[in-house]
Amino acid sequence: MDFITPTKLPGVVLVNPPRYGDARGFFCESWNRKKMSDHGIDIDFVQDNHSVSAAVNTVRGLHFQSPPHAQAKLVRCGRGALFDVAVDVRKGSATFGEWVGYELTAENGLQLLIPAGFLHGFATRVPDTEIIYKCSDYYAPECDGAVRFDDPDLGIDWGLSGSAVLSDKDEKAPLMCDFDSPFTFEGAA
Ligand SMILES: Cc1cn([C@H]2C[C@H](O)[C@@H](COP(=O)(O)OP(=O)(O)O[C@H]3O[C@@H](C)C(=O)[C@@H](O)[C@H]3O)O2)c(=O)[nH]c1=O
Repeated sequence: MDFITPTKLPGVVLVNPPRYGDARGFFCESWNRKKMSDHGIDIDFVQDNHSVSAAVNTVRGLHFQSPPHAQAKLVRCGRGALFDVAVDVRKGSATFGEWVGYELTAENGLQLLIPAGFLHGFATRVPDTEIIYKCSDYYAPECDGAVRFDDPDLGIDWGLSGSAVLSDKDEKAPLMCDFDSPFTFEGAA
């Protein structure tokens, strides 16, 4: 797979950083700003997040931060395996409401780049899964928002093997039909 692979959602790309294996294991540059910039992706990441989900079928999402604290995210799996999802919610976008999802595992080392203007969420495939992601703006709880992960209008196939394990916040998240997206196609970073 190439270093950068576009998806059907413009701006959402899969990143496949090379791994150099030897007798000890492997080495990988999980983030190299210049290399990304050479591929036309120039993002000033300012915060790294790391969470662990104990149970399989834990779903975190679908989340966003509104402008002026919208976040692009570069997501990878540190341990275990997860299914990572991006949904275009930029009003006026030709792909508004469409989603992509990819299996990111500790083993495959793949990363998903999700620009501002997209919802983000993931489901864990195995217990004790770690996610690590870079964010282009700081946490701003007043701008924090969510949409139901199982919204029928989105129709995301999460591939769950049982009931989703959710936070209280995600249980109460609104449906797309009640969600007034703060993002526009032109305004999205
Ligand atoms: C996201 C975040 C949360 N927190 C705190 C708030 C709360 O007490 C605790 C847990 O927060 P949450 O329940 O929002 O965590 P979580 O459900 O893991 O939220 C995350 O989900 C994924 C899908 C994303 O894309 C992230 O941007 C973020 O929304 O951590 C921070 O201090 N900084 C942060 O950047």
